Amino acid sequence: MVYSLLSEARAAGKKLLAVLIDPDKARRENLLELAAHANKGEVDVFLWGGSLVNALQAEYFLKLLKDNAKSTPVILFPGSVNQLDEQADALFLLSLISGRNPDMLIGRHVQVAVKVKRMGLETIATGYMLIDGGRPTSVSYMSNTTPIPADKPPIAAATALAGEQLGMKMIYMDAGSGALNPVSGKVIKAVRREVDLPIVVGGGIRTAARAAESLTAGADMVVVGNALEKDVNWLPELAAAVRSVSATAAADNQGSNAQETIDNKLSV
Ligand SMILES: CC(C)=CCC/C(C)=C/CC/C(C)=C/CC/C(C)=C/COP(=O)(O)OP(=O)(O)O
Ligand SMILES: O=P(O)(O)OC[C@@H](O)CO
Ligand SMILES: [Mg+2]
Repeated sequence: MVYSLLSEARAAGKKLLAVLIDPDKARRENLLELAAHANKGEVDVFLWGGSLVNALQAEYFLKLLKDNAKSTPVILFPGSVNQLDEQADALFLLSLISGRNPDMLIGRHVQVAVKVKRMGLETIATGYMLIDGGRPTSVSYMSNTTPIPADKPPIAAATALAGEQLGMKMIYMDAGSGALNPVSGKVIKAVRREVDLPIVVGGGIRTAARAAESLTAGADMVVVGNALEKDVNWLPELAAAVRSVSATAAADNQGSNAQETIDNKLSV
Protein backbone atom coordinates (compact mmCIF):
# COMPACT_ATOMS: atom_id res chain seq x y z
CA MET A 1 0.00 0.00 0.00
CA VAL A 2 1.39 3.38 -0.99
CA TYR A 3 -0.53 5.16 1.77
CA SER A 4 1.41 3.27 4.42
CA LEU A 5 4.60 4.79 2.98
CA LEU A 6 3.19 8.22 3.84
CA SER A 7 1.66 7.34 7.20
CA GLU A 8 4.66 5.32 8.40
CA ALA A 9 7.04 8.07 7.30
CA ARG A 10 4.95 10.53 9.27
CA ALA A 11 4.96 8.30 12.35
CA ALA A 12 8.75 7.96 12.17
CA GLY A 13 9.42 11.62 11.44
CA LYS A 14 10.85 10.68 8.03
CA LYS A 15 10.47 13.40 5.38
CA LEU A 16 9.74 12.61 1.74
CA LEU A 17 10.46 14.17 -1.65
CA ALA A 18 7.97 13.86 -4.49
CA VAL A 19 8.80 14.84 -8.06
CA LEU A 20 5.84 15.95 -10.17
CA ILE A 21 5.93 14.94 -13.82
CA ASP A 22 3.61 16.67 -16.26
CA PRO A 23 2.74 13.99 -18.87
CA ASP A 24 2.52 16.69 -21.56
CA LYS A 25 6.13 17.69 -20.99
CA ALA A 26 7.48 14.15 -20.59
CA ARG A 27 10.26 13.16 -22.98
CA ARG A 28 12.05 9.81 -23.15
CA GLU A 29 15.47 11.25 -22.15
CA ASN A 30 14.06 13.27 -19.22
CA LEU A 31 12.14 10.29 -17.88
CA LEU A 32 15.19 8.04 -18.09
CA GLU A 33 17.24 10.69 -16.32
CA LEU A 34 14.64 11.03 -13.54
CA ALA A 35 14.47 7.25 -13.22
CA ALA A 36 18.26 7.13 -12.81
CA HIS A 37 18.05 9.68 -9.98
CA ALA A 38 15.22 7.70 -8.37
CA ASN A 39 17.32 4.53 -8.54
CA LYS A 40 20.03 6.38 -6.60
CA GLY A 41 17.47 7.00 -3.84
CA GLU A 42 16.95 10.68 -4.61
CA VAL A 43 13.19 10.48 -5.23
CA ASP A 44 10.70 8.92 -2.80
CA VAL A 45 7.58 9.26 -4.94
CA PHE A 46 6.68 10.34 -8.47
CA LEU A 47 3.46 12.29 -8.97
CA TRP A 48 1.99 12.04 -12.47
CA GLY A 49 -0.56 14.54 -13.78
CA GLY A 50 -1.54 18.06 -14.71
CA SER A 51 -4.46 20.48 -14.82
CA LEU A 52 -4.75 19.85 -18.53
CA VAL A 53 -3.18 16.82 -20.17
CA ASN A 54 -3.32 16.45 -23.94
CA ALA A 55 -0.51 13.97 -24.59
CA LEU A 56 -1.55 10.94 -26.65
CA GLN A 57 1.50 9.00 -25.44
CA ALA A 58 0.91 9.49 -21.70
CA GLU A 59 0.39 5.75 -21.12
CA TYR A 60 3.54 4.85 -23.02
CA PHE A 61 5.56 7.38 -21.02
CA LEU A 62 4.18 6.12 -17.72
CA LYS A 63 5.19 2.58 -18.72
CA LEU A 64 8.68 3.84 -19.56
CA LEU A 65 8.96 5.44 -16.13
CA LYS A 66 7.60 2.37 -14.31
CA ASP A 67 9.93 0.02 -16.22
CA ASN A 68 12.98 2.12 -15.41
CA ALA A 69 12.30 3.17 -11.82
CA LYS A 70 10.87 -0.07 -10.49
CA SER A 71 11.08 0.63 -6.79
CA THR A 72 9.75 4.21 -6.79
CA PRO A 73 5.96 4.44 -6.47
CA VAL A 74 4.04 6.52 -8.98
CA ILE A 75 0.92 8.27 -7.69
CA LEU A 76 -1.60 9.79 -10.10
CA PHE A 77 -2.26 13.47 -9.39
CA PRO A 78 -5.09 14.07 -11.85
CA GLY A 79 -6.63 17.38 -12.80
CA SER A 80 -9.31 15.61 -14.84
CA VAL A 81 -11.16 12.32 -15.15
CA ASN A 82 -9.30 11.26 -18.28
CA GLN A 83 -6.01 10.92 -16.41
CA LEU A 84 -6.64 7.52 -14.82
CA ASP A 85 -4.09 4.82 -15.61
CA GLU A 86 -3.93 1.42 -13.97
CA GLN A 87 -0.16 1.22 -14.33
CA ALA A 88 0.14 3.69 -11.43
CA ASP A 89 0.56 2.47 -7.87
CA ALA A 90 -2.06 4.77 -6.33
CA LEU A 91 -4.35 7.71 -6.98
CA PHE A 92 -4.54 10.96 -5.04
CA LEU A 93 -8.32 11.24 -5.04
CA LEU A 94 -8.40 15.01 -4.73
CA SER A 95 -11.38 16.79 -3.27
CA LEU A 96 -10.77 20.51 -3.69
CA ILE A 97 -11.83 21.54 -0.18
CA SER A 98 -10.49 25.11 -0.40
CA GLY A 99 -13.03 25.77 -3.15
CA ARG A 100 -16.79 25.75 -3.39
CA ASN A 101 -17.16 24.08 -6.76
CA PRO A 102 -19.31 20.97 -6.23
CA ASP A 103 -17.87 19.30 -9.30
CA MET A 104 -14.39 19.44 -7.78
CA LEU A 105 -15.65 18.38 -4.36
CA ILE A 106 -17.70 15.34 -5.43
CA GLY A 107 -19.01 15.55 -9.03
CA ARG A 108 -15.93 14.26 -10.89
CA HIS A 109 -15.49 11.57 -8.26
CA VAL A 110 -18.93 10.12 -8.99
CA GLN A 111 -18.02 10.03 -12.68
CA VAL A 112 -14.98 7.81 -12.08
CA ALA A 113 -15.81 5.90 -8.86
CA VAL A 114 -16.78 2.58 -10.44
CA LYS A 115 -14.00 2.75 -13.01
CA VAL A 116 -11.40 3.43 -10.30
CA LYS A 117 -12.66 0.43 -8.29
CA ARG A 118 -12.55 -1.86 -11.36
CA MET A 119 -9.04 -0.69 -12.17
CA GLY A 120 -7.97 -1.79 -8.70
CA LEU A 121 -6.23 1.53 -8.09
CA GLU A 122 -5.37 2.28 -4.46
CA THR A 123 -7.17 5.52 -3.62
CA ILE A 124 -5.80 8.05 -1.17
CA ALA A 125 -8.58 10.47 -0.19
CA THR A 126 -6.88 13.85 -0.28
CA GLY A 127 -8.11 17.16 1.07
CA TYR A 128 -6.64 19.37 -1.64
CA MET A 129 -6.22 23.03 -0.70
CA LEU A 130 -5.10 25.87 -2.92
CA ILE A 131 -3.27 28.61 -1.05
CA ASP A 132 -2.73 31.90 -2.86
CA GLY A 133 0.73 31.89 -4.39
CA GLY A 134 0.83 35.46 -5.66
CA ARG A 135 -0.58 34.94 -9.15
CA PRO A 136 -3.45 33.12 -10.85
CA THR A 137 -2.57 29.46 -11.41
CA SER A 138 -3.69 26.79 -13.87
CA VAL A 139 -5.47 24.91 -11.08
CA SER A 140 -7.52 27.86 -9.81
CA TYR A 141 -8.46 28.78 -13.37
CA MET A 142 -9.28 25.23 -14.49
CA SER A 143 -11.16 24.38 -11.29
CA ASN A 144 -13.02 27.69 -11.18
CA THR A 145 -12.15 28.15 -7.49
CA THR A 146 -10.55 30.88 -5.40
CA PRO A 147 -7.49 30.00 -3.32
CA ILE A 148 -7.30 30.62 0.43
CA PRO A 149 -5.57 33.98 1.11
CA ALA A 150 -1.92 33.38 1.98
CA ASP A 151 -2.13 35.59 5.07
CA LYS A 152 -5.03 33.69 6.67
CA PRO A 153 -3.50 30.66 8.41
CA PRO A 154 -6.63 30.16 10.59
CA ILE A 155 -8.78 29.63 7.47
CA ALA A 156 -6.27 27.10 6.13
CA ALA A 157 -6.18 25.30 9.49
CA ALA A 158 -9.97 25.15 9.80
CA THR A 159 -10.29 23.89 6.21
CA ALA A 160 -7.74 21.14 6.80
CA LEU A 161 -9.41 20.16 10.06
CA ALA A 162 -12.79 19.91 8.33
CA GLY A 163 -11.11 17.59 5.80
CA GLU A 164 -9.75 15.43 8.60
CA GLN A 165 -13.13 15.32 10.33
CA LEU A 166 -14.73 14.26 7.04
CA GLY A 167 -12.38 11.28 6.93
CA MET A 168 -9.76 12.39 4.43
CA LYS A 169 -6.42 10.61 4.70
CA MET A 170 -4.09 13.39 3.69
CA ILE A 171 -3.89 17.15 3.24
CA TYR A 172 -2.20 18.58 0.14
CA MET A 173 -1.54 22.33 0.25
CA ASP A 174 -0.66 23.73 -3.15
CA ALA A 175 0.36 27.29 -4.02
CA GLY A 176 -0.08 26.14 -7.64
CA SER A 177 2.48 25.03 -10.17
CA GLY A 178 4.98 27.81 -10.77
CA ALA A 179 3.63 29.92 -7.89
CA LEU A 180 5.55 33.12 -7.14
CA ASN A 181 5.32 32.44 -3.40
CA PRO A 182 5.25 28.90 -2.04
CA VAL A 183 2.94 28.06 0.89
CA SER A 184 4.39 29.93 3.89
CA GLY A 185 5.84 28.33 7.01
CA LYS A 186 3.13 30.12 9.01
CA VAL A 187 0.31 28.45 7.09
CA ILE A 188 2.01 25.03 7.28
CA LYS A 189 2.56 25.39 11.05
CA ALA A 190 -1.07 26.41 11.63
CA VAL A 191 -2.33 23.37 9.72
CA ARG A 192 0.20 21.07 11.42
CA ARG A 193 -1.01 22.21 14.86
CA GLU A 194 -4.60 21.40 13.98
CA VAL A 195 -4.44 18.09 12.09
CA ASP A 196 -2.64 14.83 12.57
CA LEU A 197 -2.78 13.67 8.94
CA PRO A 198 0.21 13.49 6.59
CA ILE A 199 0.69 16.93 5.01
CA VAL A 200 1.98 17.42 1.47
CA VAL A 201 3.12 20.86 0.30
CA GLY A 202 3.93 21.99 -3.24
CA GLY A 203 3.88 24.85 -5.69
CA GLY A 204 6.73 27.26 -6.40
CA ILE A 205 9.45 25.41 -4.46
CA ARG A 206 12.65 26.30 -6.32
CA THR A 207 15.41 26.01 -3.75
CA ALA A 208 16.60 23.31 -1.38
CA ALA A 209 16.34 25.82 1.48
CA ARG A 210 12.69 26.44 0.72
CA ALA A 211 11.95 22.71 0.62
CA ALA A 212 13.70 22.32 3.97
CA GLU A 213 11.72 25.23 5.43
CA SER A 214 8.40 23.63 4.42
CA LEU A 215 9.41 20.31 5.96
CA THR A 216 10.67 21.91 9.16
CA ALA A 217 7.39 23.82 9.47
CA GLY A 218 5.53 20.50 9.52
CA ALA A 219 5.09 19.16 6.00
CA ASP A 220 5.76 15.43 5.64
CA MET A 221 6.35 15.52 1.90
CA VAL A 222 7.28 18.30 -0.50
CA VAL A 223 6.45 18.27 -4.20
CA VAL A 224 8.68 19.85 -6.84
CA GLY A 225 7.72 20.06 -10.52
CA ASN A 226 8.65 23.14 -12.56
CA ALA A 227 12.07 23.80 -11.05
CA LEU A 228 13.21 20.25 -11.87
CA GLU A 229 11.72 20.46 -15.35
CA LYS A 230 14.05 23.42 -15.90
CA ASP A 231 17.11 21.75 -14.39
CA VAL A 232 17.17 18.17 -13.19
CA ASN A 233 20.81 18.53 -12.09
CA TRP A 234 19.48 20.29 -9.02
CA LEU A 235 17.90 17.07 -7.75
CA PRO A 236 20.86 15.67 -5.73
CA GLU A 237 21.13 18.92 -3.74
CA LEU A 238 17.38 18.96 -3.11
CA ALA A 239 17.34 15.30 -2.05
CA ALA A 240 20.26 15.93 0.34
CA ALA A 241 18.36 18.82 1.96
CA VAL A 242 15.27 16.63 2.43
CA ARG A 243 17.40 13.85 3.94
CA SER A 244 19.06 16.31 6.30
CA VAL A 245 15.72 17.62 7.69
CA SER A 246 14.53 14.04 7.81
CA ALA A 247 17.49 12.92 9.94
CA THR A 248 16.89 15.72 12.46
CA ALA A 249 13.13 15.10 12.58
CA ALA A 250 13.57 11.34 12.98
CA ALA A 251 16.06 11.88 15.84
CA ASP A 252 13.63 14.30 17.56
CA ASN A 253 10.89 11.76 17.05
CA GLN A 254 12.96 8.97 18.64
CA GLY A 255 13.80 11.28 21.51
CA SER A 256 10.15 12.06 22.14
CA ASN A 257 9.18 8.37 21.84
CA ALA A 258 11.87 7.49 24.41
CA GLN A 259 10.59 10.26 26.69
CA GLU A 260 7.05 8.92 26.30
CA THR A 261 8.24 5.43 27.33
CA ILE A 262 9.97 6.91 30.41
CA ASP A 263 6.84 8.91 31.29
CA ASN A 264 4.67 5.81 30.89
CA LYS A 265 7.01 3.75 33.09
CA LEU A 266 7.05 6.47 35.75
CA SER A 267 3.27 6.70 35.78
CA VAL A 268 2.74 2.96 36.56
C1 LIG B 1 -11.67 12.62 -9.46
C2 LIG B 1 -10.71 12.80 -10.55
C3 LIG B 1 -10.10 11.57 -11.10
C4 LIG B 1 -10.37 14.00 -11.10
C5 LIG B 1 -10.71 15.33 -10.58
C6 LIG B 1 -9.71 15.74 -9.51
C7 LIG B 1 -9.91 17.13 -8.98
C8 LIG B 1 -11.13 17.42 -8.20
C9 LIG B 1 -8.88 18.03 -9.16
C10 LIG B 1 -8.86 19.35 -8.55
C11 LIG B 1 -8.43 20.47 -9.43
C12 LIG B 1 -7.22 20.32 -10.33
C13 LIG B 1 -7.40 20.86 -11.70
C14 LIG B 1 -6.05 19.78 -9.93
C15 LIG B 1 -4.83 19.61 -10.74
C16 LIG B 1 -3.63 19.43 -9.88
C17 LIG B 1 -2.38 19.31 -10.70
C18 LIG B 1 -2.10 18.05 -11.39
C19 LIG B 1 -1.53 20.36 -10.77
C20 LIG B 1 -0.25 20.34 -11.54
O1 LIG B 1 0.09 21.54 -12.04
P1 LIG B 1 -0.51 22.25 -13.34
O2 LIG B 1 -1.67 23.03 -12.86
O3 LIG B 1 -0.76 21.28 -14.42
O4 LIG B 1 0.62 23.22 -13.72
P2 LIG B 1 1.19 23.83 -15.09
O5 LIG B 1 0.21 24.83 -15.59
O6 LIG B 1 2.49 24.45 -14.65
O7 LIG B 1 1.38 22.69 -16.02
O1 LIG C 1 5.62 22.89 -10.40
P1 LIG C 1 5.77 23.38 -9.01
O2 LIG C 1 5.72 24.87 -8.88
O3 LIG C 1 6.97 22.80 -8.35
O4 LIG C 1 4.47 22.85 -8.22
C1 LIG C 1 4.28 21.48 -7.91
C2 LIG C 1 2.87 21.11 -7.55
O5 LIG C 1 2.56 21.24 -6.20
C3 LIG C 1 1.86 21.80 -8.38
O6 LIG C 1 0.61 21.26 -8.19
MG1 LIG D 1 1.15 20.86 -15.73
